[in-house]
Amino acid sequence: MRTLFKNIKELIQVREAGLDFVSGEAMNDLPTIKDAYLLVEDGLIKDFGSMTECPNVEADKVVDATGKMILPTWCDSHTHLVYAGNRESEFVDKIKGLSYHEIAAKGGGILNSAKKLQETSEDDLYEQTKVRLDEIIALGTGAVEIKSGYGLTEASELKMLRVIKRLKENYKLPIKATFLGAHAVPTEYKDDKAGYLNMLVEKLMPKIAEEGLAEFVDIFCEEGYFSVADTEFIMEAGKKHGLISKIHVNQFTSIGGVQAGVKHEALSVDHLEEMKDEDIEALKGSKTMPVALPGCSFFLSIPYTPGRKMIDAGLPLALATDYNPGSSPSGNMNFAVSAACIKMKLTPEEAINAATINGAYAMGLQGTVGSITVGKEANLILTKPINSYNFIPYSFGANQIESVYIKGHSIV
Ligand SMILES: N=CN[C@@H](CCC(=O)O)C(=O)O
Ligand SMILES: [Zn+2]
Repeated sequence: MRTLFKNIKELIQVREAGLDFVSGEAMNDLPTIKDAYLLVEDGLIKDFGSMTECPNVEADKVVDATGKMILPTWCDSHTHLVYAGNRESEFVDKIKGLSYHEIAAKGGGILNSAKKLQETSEDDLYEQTKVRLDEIIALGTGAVEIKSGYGLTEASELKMLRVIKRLKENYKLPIKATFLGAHAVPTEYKDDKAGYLNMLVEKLMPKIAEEGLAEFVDIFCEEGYFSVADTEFIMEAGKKHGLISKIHVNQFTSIGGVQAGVKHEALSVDHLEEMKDEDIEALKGSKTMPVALPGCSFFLSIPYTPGRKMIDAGLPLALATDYNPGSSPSGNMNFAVSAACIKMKLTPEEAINAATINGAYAMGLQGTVGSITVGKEANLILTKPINSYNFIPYSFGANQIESVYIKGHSIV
């Protein structure tokens, strides 16, 4: 199957193969081709260039993209897409003045979601998650990471990971699974956090590895949740089971988790709303991708990750949605890109790099998606007619997407 896109007003994020991610000043460079063509064959990007060099090939489908732009689909490297029900009532509590911690203390928060999820069947959970996955694909997401962490029992964590496995089998976009058993200490273990962590490591990790249920392991490193020592314990155990680390860290406090992540070669450190200078220093020259979650900052009214300062210090940055029922009930990457520009002072070029190539790296997918590169999957956003790509973040809350292609097939 061959599709030829012709007369593309601007083909965005064109790269040679082999680039893992961009950092510092290079984040402000977004290579494009104006008046371009793009040839897709059997789901992969086969060729692209200027319309003046458009080859005369037989195509099964020709798309005239006059006035429209094409860019790689968004790479959302941090979501909690599998959850049961929602937490609308906490939303109202929050409006009335209760903090994230106060809501958690009165039985809300992660434990509330865990209770709902434990009572939900795997089939029901799968159906609820499918709705959200379809929704984010329509919003331009073409690769996604999904975490467990609302199960908090052996059976329910496995249930979540099996839902992710079914999604991987039934969808064409790349999906990566993360084991986040250490998301909160469940009530049954409230006086025995070490016992809970041992259960995760001794009982669950071997099963997860055996069934191939996750690629990554994650932990909520935060005061009142898990310490830096707990984080190192989980990362070390994960490594023994072939799970690469990611960390929820520096959301409310900076306690040394970033340094631990770098030391253990975590693939990413995520949240980073509270960053000390030494946290920025620790990330310099490392292979660990810092990931900002502006939807969470917006929804909880907490500080935004100091993305401007981090990029100016030479770091890379990725953007993700953190789609979850408690702190970011939105999986809209277009909003994440807008908020990064408006609130974190990223340029549109930096924000688009953060949401594509750098997001792909934060999932280990830099060879598969995240740029217009020959051989990568043809996961593409075709915009509505727009004047410049700046209009995407500028027109926040609106949708500039006309079609989304996953492996060359039009989904929307
Ligand atoms: N911070 C920890 N975990 C989630 C929120 C979990 C929840 O409130 O349900 C996050 O990434 O924001
Ligand atoms: Zn999260």
